[in-house]
This record gives sequence, C-alpha cells and structure tokens, in this order.
Amino acid sequence: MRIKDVHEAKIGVIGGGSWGTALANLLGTKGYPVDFWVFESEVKDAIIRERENTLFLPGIPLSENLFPSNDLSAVASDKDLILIVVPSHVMREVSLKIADIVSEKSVVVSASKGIENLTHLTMSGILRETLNRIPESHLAALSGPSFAREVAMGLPTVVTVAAKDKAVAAFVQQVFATPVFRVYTNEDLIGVELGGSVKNVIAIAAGILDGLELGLNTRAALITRGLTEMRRLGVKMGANPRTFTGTAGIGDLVLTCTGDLSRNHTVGKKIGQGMKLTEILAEMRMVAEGVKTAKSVYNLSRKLGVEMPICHEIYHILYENVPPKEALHRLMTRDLRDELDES
Ligand SMILES: NC(=O)C1=CN([C@@H]2O[C@H](COP(=O)(O)OP(=O)(O)OC[C@H]3O[C@@H](n4cnc5c(N)ncnc54)[C@H](O)[C@@H]3O)[C@@H](O)[C@H]2O)C=CC1
Ligand SMILES: O=C(CO)COP(=O)(O)O
Repeated sequence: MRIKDVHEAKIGVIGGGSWGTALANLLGTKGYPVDFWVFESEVKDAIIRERENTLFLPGIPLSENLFPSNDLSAVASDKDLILIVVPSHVMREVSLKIADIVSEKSVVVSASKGIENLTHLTMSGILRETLNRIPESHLAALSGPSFAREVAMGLPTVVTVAAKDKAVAAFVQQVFATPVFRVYTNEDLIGVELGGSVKNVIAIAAGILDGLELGLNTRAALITRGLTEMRRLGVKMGANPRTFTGTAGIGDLVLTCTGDLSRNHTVGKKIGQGMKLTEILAEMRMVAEGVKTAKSVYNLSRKLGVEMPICHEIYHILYENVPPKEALHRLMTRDLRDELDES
C-alpha cells in the first residue's frame, strides 16, 4: 500500500466513550483535525459547548481540534485512518453502517476489546467481514495497558498496534505516538486482540478475589494462571506465544487485575461483595467487556478443546449463579499437576 504522509493523515474516530474520547483528544492535541462520531447527541452538545465529554470522561478539557458529530457517514468518509472504539457488542452494527462509505484507501484501527458471542470473532474479524471493500491488510488493533483517564491526563503509557502488514502498523504507530504515549508494533493481530479480550475476564476474577478479601497471594496466582489460559487459547488460534509477555498480554492483565480504575475489576469486586450481576450492570453506563467475553471464551475454548478453568468458573459465576467461593474451591482442588504441562 502507499501510505500517506503521517502528518497529513485525515482522521475519523468512531465512538465517544471514555477510550474513544481519550484517543481522539490525544490525536487532536497532537495537531490532527479529528472528525469524531459520538452516539449520544448530549455528548456532542457537551463537547461543542464545554469542550468536555461530561458523560464518559468528565473533568478532562478537550482539544479544539475535535469536531464531534452524530453523522456516522460524514465521519467515516474520505479518511486515511479510521479509529473504531465502540463496545464490542455493537461493532458489527456500527461497522456495517459505514461499509459502503469507507474509502478503500482507509486504514481501520480497532481499539475495542472483546470477542463476539455468536461468531467468536475478534474485532478485526468482524471488520474483515463487514468492511469488505478494504483489504484485510488495512486492519489494525490498538491494545495494551491504558486506562482512558490516565491517557487523557497525559500520564506515560505504552501500547501496541498490531497489523498483519508491517507498513500499516508502522503508519498507525507514527500517527499515535507522542513523548508520553509510546507505541510498539506487532504483526500478531490475533494474539494482541485475544490478550486484550481474555484479560477482561481475568480482571473480573481479580475483582471477585478483592471483594472476598482473599489477599495478595491469590491475586498473584490468578494473574499467573490467567496468563497461562490466555496463552493456551492464543496458541491454539495461531498467535505468537511471545505476544502474551508483551503490553497487550501480561501488561494489560496486570493493569486491570490490580487497578481500581478497571470497570471489569469493579464488576468482579461487587460480585465478590455479594451483589447480583443484573443489579451491577443496571447501574453502569459504561461497558465491562469481560461479562460478554466470558461467554465467548467459555464456548470458544470448549469448541477448540482448550483448558481454561478460571475463565470457565467466571462463566459459571456470571451466567449460572455459582457462588464465587464454590468456584474458587473447585479451582484450588483440581487434579495436581506439573506447572509446565501445557496439554
Ligand atoms: N475506557 C478504557 O479505559 C478503555 C476501553 N477500551 C475498550 O474500548 C471500547 C469502548 O469502551 P469505552 O470507550 O470505555 O466506552 P464507555 O464504557 O466509556 O462508554 C460506553 C460507550 O458505548 C457507546 N454506546 C452505547 N450504545 C451504543 C450503540 N448502540 N451504538 C454505538 N455506541 C454505543 C456510548 O456512546 C459510549 O461511547 C471497549 O471495547 C473497551 O474495552 C480499551 C482500552 C481502555
Ligand atoms: O482495557 C482497559 C485498560 O487497558 C480498561 O479496562 P476496563 O475496561 O476494565 O476498565
């Protein structure tokens, strides 16, 4: 592909939640004019009037270079780079709406994390199906340990951009990188996306442990064995095992298993404290991707014959009302085995 000069790139951002807003603002602050699609008219109005996303990222002043709009077609048309950051369960619906509008020259980057329930596709898999006018080599994923609020505050952050085409990954890297936002590239698209998706399920588990006040040994064990499960699934699906020791694997897993800013961790903590999932979700406007991803991972791993006992117990807790302590007891009393046995 012929990559346009990075500095002249025309950019559209689709998704005005906390992460879409933080990334759009990063690009706007860097000097790019950013056409910015937001779902709610109230978010558009707040950004125009107050230069603030009062709903999803309150307290962060936003760049004058952000041009918010509720017109999806206008934001998606004639762009060199389109960043999609909508919750994973609406990725198909939203991307289908732009399928006939996206220019075939566009590079499309997903910063969303999840696995679709019905198809078990990652976000780039959905985009490959819906945006069939653009070549698969133009698809990329941005992932890694990155709480939106910290990025928006300019705190140093390191992420990875994955694309099968090295030149595409390098282009996206150049567009996003700043002195406080360091971007690595990786050709392992599926590995990077699986890391960002499975960590959300393990983050719910970490929250549950915190809600039950089970201490730090348990959390360290969870992160370690959670990483093993993530890698097993990844390797079965063709990922490079080394990806899981990178920012989009262990990096994001550690962040969300230890950080109070994680919505997935928060959901888990409330479950550990005895709240029902339906009550927790009813009071949340933001998305906790791990809830839906737990179902995809459960079904996908069973289909592929990949052993993922922690993820399976999280599924049982979320969808079959298994008490967390019973699930934990089952995990702790599984057959004893060799740590390096990957079978
Ligand atoms: N917030 C964060 O720190 C990070 C989030 N992500 C990922 O980014 C993705 C988006 O999450 P956030 O920006 O955090 O969202 P959010 O949880 O802050 O807000 C929810 C978003 O969903 C949108 N929405 C709700 N219904 C919709 C519909 N029918 N069609 C289109 N949009 C709709 C809302 O407008 C809002 O933008 C998720 O996959 C998340 O895992 C990834 C890294 C960091
Ligand atoms: O993915 C994230 C940070 O990298 C955000 O995690 P939560 O969705 O759990 O808040």
